[in-house]
Amino acid sequence: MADRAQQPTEPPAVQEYAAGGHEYTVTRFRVDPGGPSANPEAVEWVRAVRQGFHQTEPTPETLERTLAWLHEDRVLLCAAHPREVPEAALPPRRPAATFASWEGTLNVGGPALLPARLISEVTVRPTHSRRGLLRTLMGTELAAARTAGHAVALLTVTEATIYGRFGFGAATFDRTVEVSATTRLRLKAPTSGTVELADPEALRELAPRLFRRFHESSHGSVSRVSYHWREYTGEYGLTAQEPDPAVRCAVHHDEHGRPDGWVTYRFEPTTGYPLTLTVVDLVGASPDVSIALWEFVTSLDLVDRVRFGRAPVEDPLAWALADRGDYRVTGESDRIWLRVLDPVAALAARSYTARRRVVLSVVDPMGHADGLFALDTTGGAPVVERVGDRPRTADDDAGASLPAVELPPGADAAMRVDALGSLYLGAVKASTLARAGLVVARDEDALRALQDLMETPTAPYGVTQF
Ligand SMILES: CC(=O)SCCNC(=O)CCNC(=O)[C@H](O)C(C)(C)COP(=O)(O)OP(=O)(O)OC[C@H]1O[C@@H](n2cnc3c(N)ncnc32)[C@H](O)[C@@H]1OP(=O)(O)O
Repeated sequence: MADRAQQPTEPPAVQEYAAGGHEYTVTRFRVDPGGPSANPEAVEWVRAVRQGFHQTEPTPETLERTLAWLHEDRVLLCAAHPREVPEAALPPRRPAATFASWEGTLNVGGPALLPARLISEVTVRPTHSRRGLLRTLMGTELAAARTAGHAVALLTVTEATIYGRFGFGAATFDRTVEVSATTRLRLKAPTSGTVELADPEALRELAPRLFRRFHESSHGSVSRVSYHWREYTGEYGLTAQEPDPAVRCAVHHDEHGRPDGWVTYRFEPTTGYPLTLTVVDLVGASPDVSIALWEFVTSLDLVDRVRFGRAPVEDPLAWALADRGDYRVTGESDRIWLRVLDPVAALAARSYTARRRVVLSVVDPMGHADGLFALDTTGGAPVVERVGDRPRTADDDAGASLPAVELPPGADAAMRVDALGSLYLGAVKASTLARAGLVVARDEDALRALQDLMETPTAPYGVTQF
């Protein structure tokens, strides 16, 4: 599976911004080689991010390692510096707002991985919040991503209430599960291949290559960055600022001895029962491999239960078990939030099993995805075109950041761009969004056509947290 060619993003390096009587200089930069001494601006940026997430000041090792991944993955950093600060305040070189973005890929269930702009490390210092700093940084960044040709932007959220107004909708979900390990996992069919304990350093080398196989075959998967391998193998945790020597690693090999998946895990310290093992990371090139890895972790002695916080919503493991009662779902959360920037490119990139034609009215207060779009799969391959502007509404004229959705003449269905983001990978049915008031359809037939089109063979699943 090939990545589509992509133009580099070139946003302005310096911008001035004024809000509520306060002035800021917004800078955009990348991290150079050479660590903290070569990157004083990035050091201040990292300190601001950690403060924004209520983490402790970075140690020299954390700074070194954070800058290393930001450099390696060519992360674009944004920082808003206050022009003037009162006496005893943090100095102007310390950003009052931070933002990071980089180029990744998303498996949209189409013939090629779709380039995507990934966004993270969004913080605004509490004493500078609600002045529009996030809106400024997000607006500039999304515009730059659209100009660079990205069809979608992705992020993970701390609070579900923030990002809808910027056009993001929850697009993938995963579950926290607990599997009983008091007896060896009883499966309806035997697994194949073997599992061997692995050297963490060797796994760090191997995992990116194996992950590629998972990424290319799992619709909903998002590319990872270099720090994931270090964190998930226990080498170093950036949040904890220390290695995790409790992490153990194992690799699955197919019947020809070729590696095709891995699990990393830690025994939770305990003074009593039940004895719990937590899976840190579990990735198989196919669902069979994942099930074999589950069989391995649940077969370990001195373990009563195994927990994992990023299991699929539609988990084949639950169905492969002889006793479904051994599998318990203890939580579900949204993972990836998706923002469609270019509906034509995004809708043309995925696959469709139904043969239908619908005209969608997309409401996007930021403009990027606004308009009427025809999606036609009646000839097989999807044909998508922008067929016109959407008539303006009272909410458009009022500049509402979450405008009401109205169905214009000629459209089969209408929605805001955040709802399109939730529909895009097939995580939710169009009828569910219609019942929630987020999709307005011309009639039942139009809603059914949209639902049939957007439905996917499996629920989207990724195992990347960023
Ligand atoms: C992708 C990630 O990195 S997720 C992590 C997000 N960061 C955090 O949670 C760290 C702690 N919080 C913060 O740093 C800040 O409060 C932020 C980043 C959430 C908001 O930054 P601000 O500069 O205050 O936001 P800004 O003033 O630009 O507000 C933009 C809009 O978002 C809304 N908004 C801002 N924060 C919140 C919130 N916590 N909940 C709901 N809405 C919010 C504002 O009301 C405003 O809405 P409007 O434009 O429709 O009127």
